[in-house]
This record gives sequence, structure tokens and C-alpha cells, in this order.
Amino acid sequence: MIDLRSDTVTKPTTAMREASYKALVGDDVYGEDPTVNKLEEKAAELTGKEAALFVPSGTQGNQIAVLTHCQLGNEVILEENAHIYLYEGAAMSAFAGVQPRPLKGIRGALNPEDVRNAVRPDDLHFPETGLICLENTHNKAGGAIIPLENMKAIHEIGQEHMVPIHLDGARLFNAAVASGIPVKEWSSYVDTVQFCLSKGLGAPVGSMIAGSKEFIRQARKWRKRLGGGMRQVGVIAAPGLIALTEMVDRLAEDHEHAKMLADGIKNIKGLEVENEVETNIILINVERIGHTADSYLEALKKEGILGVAFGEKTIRFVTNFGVMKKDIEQVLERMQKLVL
Ligand SMILES: Cc1ncc(COP(=O)(O)O)c(CN[C@H](C(=O)O)[C@H](C)O)c1O
Repeated sequence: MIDLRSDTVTKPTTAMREASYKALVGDDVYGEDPTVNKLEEKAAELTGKEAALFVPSGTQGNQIAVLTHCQLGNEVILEENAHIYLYEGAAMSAFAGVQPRPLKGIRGALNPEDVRNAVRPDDLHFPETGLICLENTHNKAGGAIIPLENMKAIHEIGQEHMVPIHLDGARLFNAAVASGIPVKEWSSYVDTVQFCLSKGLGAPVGSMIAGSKEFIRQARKWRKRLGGGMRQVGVIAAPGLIALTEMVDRLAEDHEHAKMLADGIKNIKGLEVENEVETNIILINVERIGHTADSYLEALKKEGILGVAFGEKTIRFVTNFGVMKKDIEQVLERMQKLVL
């Protein structure tokens, strides 16, 4: 099986498994796990924030950010196809008691003037705007990189209106590697950032949230309230350190494979690549070959290829370090056969 469903399917490397085995551990509820402490320091250093916190998933990282930034009854400005809006089970309403304010984006990027106009004025009828959420790279937009200028402009609006900004940076390292702009620079235009260790970086579990010391102190408390206080967590934090020290630069290979796959698909009659492939995600429209996303995925599965549906007529492929160049060649050969 060539698994292109997501970069979440990556399995830990041998180095990660060895690091787990050898990890120095302690009780993290008492702050005594040296490995996760090191990982949190590393994440703070890479993002240029004062502190960071290890969390078991990107979703929990995003939701702890909402819980920590917002009060009950706040409104959260976000892009209408953001993961935090589409794929997190309305957690921000269920747990934090806030209402999302979805805005239309272009390839995931919000128009700064739309953001400015969406910030609520002080009025007895209105909720206060508690947070602005950005996502980079943008999953639904096909791993699109939100331009730095756009983030800078929205940062200024946040500062002007004293509304904090959270970045869902699940694939922020993909944006950094593809653009050559360091993670620290991207992070300088937001108050808090969540990034995944468990996606392209290949760790088996976990994400990091980074922000001010005070923010992380409160976020740690929210994680504990959610039952996320962990004990000898170094066992799963150690692979995260390998992810950050050994697996970042190789993301360029995933991007190269994605471009190779997209270029090959463009030569297959009837298939249409929907997105400009900047990182590791490819969106393919299958309508012209008379398929729905589901029927095409079924046909692909019979050929030993896995993808996911990303709409009625669109499938998504995500390259990852389990997929080599020879796999990409195989996928193209088998997809070509499917349309003959
Ligand atoms: C932008 C972004 N932010 C947050 C998350 C949540 O991360 P996890 O909770 O899965 O660790 C994801 C996961 N994305 C997963 C995937 O792409 O296969 C699915 C859709 O949930 C994400 O793409």
C-alpha cells in the first residue's frame, strides 16, 4: 500500500524508537521529566517564544490556546475552511463557550480589512472578539503557504485592537522549509503557535504550543484540567526532539515528491490538480473521468494506493517520509492505467 492519506500516517524512525527506549524520564506533573523539559525549551527557542508546552495532539493544542486566550461568550475570527473550524468537533464552542466568526479566505489567507471589520466594537449586543486564528500552511487550501505580508498586516490589526492571534501551525515547518523563512519569523507575527511533531516531522505523537511564560503557565493548567497531565512523558517526547533536530530539512523531499506527483497527474487525461502545490499536499478533481471522490478512492485502493476524500469530487494526497520517489512513479503508472 502506498499511503498518501495524510502526513499523520508516518511511523517513528529507528532513531526515534531508540530515543524512546533510552529517554531520561521523570514525573512531568512535578515538572521532573528532563526529556520533555528539553523538548519544550527547544520548541520555545525555535519559535522565539518565552515558553512551550507538549500536548498529545494538534487539536488539543489549538483548543488549549482558545481556552487560555478567551473568556466565555467571546467570538473567534477564523478562516471558513480552517481545521479549527471544520475538523475539531466544534470544540471551541463545546469547551471554551466561544462562537466562531468564519470569514472567506483566498487560498486560506484572510483579507486583513475583512479581519479589521470583523473585530467587534464595544456594544451591549455584541460578543467581545477574543482571538484571531490563522492557519499556515493551510490544509483545505492544499497546503498553501499564507504570505508573510498577509500575516504581518493581520498582526498589526491584532495589536491595534488588542486581540491576540493564534497560529494553527500544524505544518508550519513545511511553510518554513518551502519558503526559506525561519519558523521564528513566521511566529513573530502571532502571540501563540501550535505545531505538530506527529505530521511531516514523523514523531509518533504530539504537538507543541508556544507563547509567553504566563500564557504557557495557564495553558499547562488547562491541559491538566483536561486530564492531560502526563507522567514519564519523555518516552514520547524523545521522538519529538529527534523530529525537531533531524527531520526538518528532509521536508523538502516531501515537497519535491508532491510537485513530481502533481506534474505527473497533470499529464493524465481527465484528472485536474486543483491547487498550486507549494508543500506536501495535492488536491485532485476527478469529475471529468466520471468518478466521485469515493468511487475513485475505491479504484485507487484496488491499485494499492490510499488517499482521502476532500469534497464530493476531490481527493487529497499528502506526501510524507514513508513515500519514496519510486512510490510516486508507481502511483502515476497505476493512475494512468485507471483512466485508460
Ligand atoms: C491544519 C491542521 N491543524 C490541526 C490538525 C490536528 O492535528 P491532530 O489533532 O490530528 O494532531 C490537523 C490534522 N489534520 C488531519 C490531516 O490533515 O490528515 C485531519 C484532517 O485532522 C491539521 O491538518
